[in-house]
Amino acid sequence: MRCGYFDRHECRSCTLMNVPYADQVASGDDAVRATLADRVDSWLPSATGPEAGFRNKAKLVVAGRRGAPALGILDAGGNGVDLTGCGLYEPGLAAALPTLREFVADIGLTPYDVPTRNGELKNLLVTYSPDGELMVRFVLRSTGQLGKLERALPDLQQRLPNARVVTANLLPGHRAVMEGEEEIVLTEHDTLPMRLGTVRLHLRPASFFQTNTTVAEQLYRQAATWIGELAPGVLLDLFCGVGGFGLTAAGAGVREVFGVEISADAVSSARRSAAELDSPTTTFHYVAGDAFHALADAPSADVVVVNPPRRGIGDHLCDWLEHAQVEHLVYSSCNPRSLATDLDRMPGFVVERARVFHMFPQSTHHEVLVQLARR
Ligand SMILES: C[S@@+](CC[C@H](N)C(=O)[O-])C[C@H]1O[C@@H](n2cnc3c(N)ncnc32)[C@H](O)[C@@H]1O
Repeated sequence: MRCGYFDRHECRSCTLMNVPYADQVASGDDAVRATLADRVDSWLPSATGPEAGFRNKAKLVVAGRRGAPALGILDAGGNGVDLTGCGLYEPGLAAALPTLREFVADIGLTPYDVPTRNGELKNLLVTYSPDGELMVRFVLRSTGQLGKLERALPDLQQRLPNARVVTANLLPGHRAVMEGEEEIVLTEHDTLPMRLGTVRLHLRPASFFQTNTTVAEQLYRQAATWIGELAPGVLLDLFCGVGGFGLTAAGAGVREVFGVEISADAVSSARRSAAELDSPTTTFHYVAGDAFHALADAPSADVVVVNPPRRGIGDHLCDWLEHAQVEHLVYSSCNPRSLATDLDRMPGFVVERARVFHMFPQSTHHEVLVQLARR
């Protein structure tokens, strides 16, 4: 893939830009296998997707000036670099970005200026669903221009009729994060349904969602196949987010899914998606809480699936799994290093098979799914 922003040194985020995709896949597979050497013997062929146009979410810093915003990143000098033409975005998402930039300019939202700490609009976070709908989140410094945004909502919906969810997120102060805690939903709908295979995952504004819809679908399907072969009665889905693993596995004959997730919003999404799923033989229980502490209330499970943040599941949870009556574990990791450390903390389990998912083309990041069984 070629990228003008990369070639002009305006954005160097994609560290593997200009490397042929087949070489990226081969070197990524080698790197993951080397990190997990001595722990995994059996690798399935890796899962791939498109090398461009795969990202379902744009996280754009807003810079420039009132009437002439730039949506993208800040350069070393703190100036805005407009990246609305980034080739990683899904085509429907890419198509919406110039319209959003025009909207911001026309209604006169003032971009936040980092050096002087003036202005209101800090970031734009936009998610695109497989059904072609959008969630658009305006990250504001304060409520100073919220009224302006509220009044312009019909105009935005006319320009982008597929904008199903529009919100204002408040990020006061000067912090190196993309969003704040408070979310004000401006539209009738507050969830963006993400249809993946047999499930519709109701995404709420602040919830995590896998970056690459095409590869995420393959990931959930693979996990469901492995889980289905084990024919478990009870599946424990830890770090379940909006429920992708457990809900997909329901189709593979699981009787009961027990999900744990720290975000209460994600849990209410998972409950809603479960209620909509036509799966009369499976019951679902989703609990908001820390996976490390909620285990006390969890039923004993035949299979546990974990999909933690980059830091992995850590000492405490590895120790619990090592000593619980769990026979099978499915671990989905976006960080092979922390996965390797966690595997070493559970010597009672052996990895039966593994598969790399190329979720993040043009980068050296990869998702890995491993299936473990008690020795
Ligand atoms: C990599 S995401 C996976 C989410 C989900 N499995 C999916 O496929 O979309 C990790 C999830 O762990 C949640 N999380 C982070 N720390 C947690 C904790 N201590 N206990 C429970 N969930 C946590 C995050 O909110 C996030 O939804």
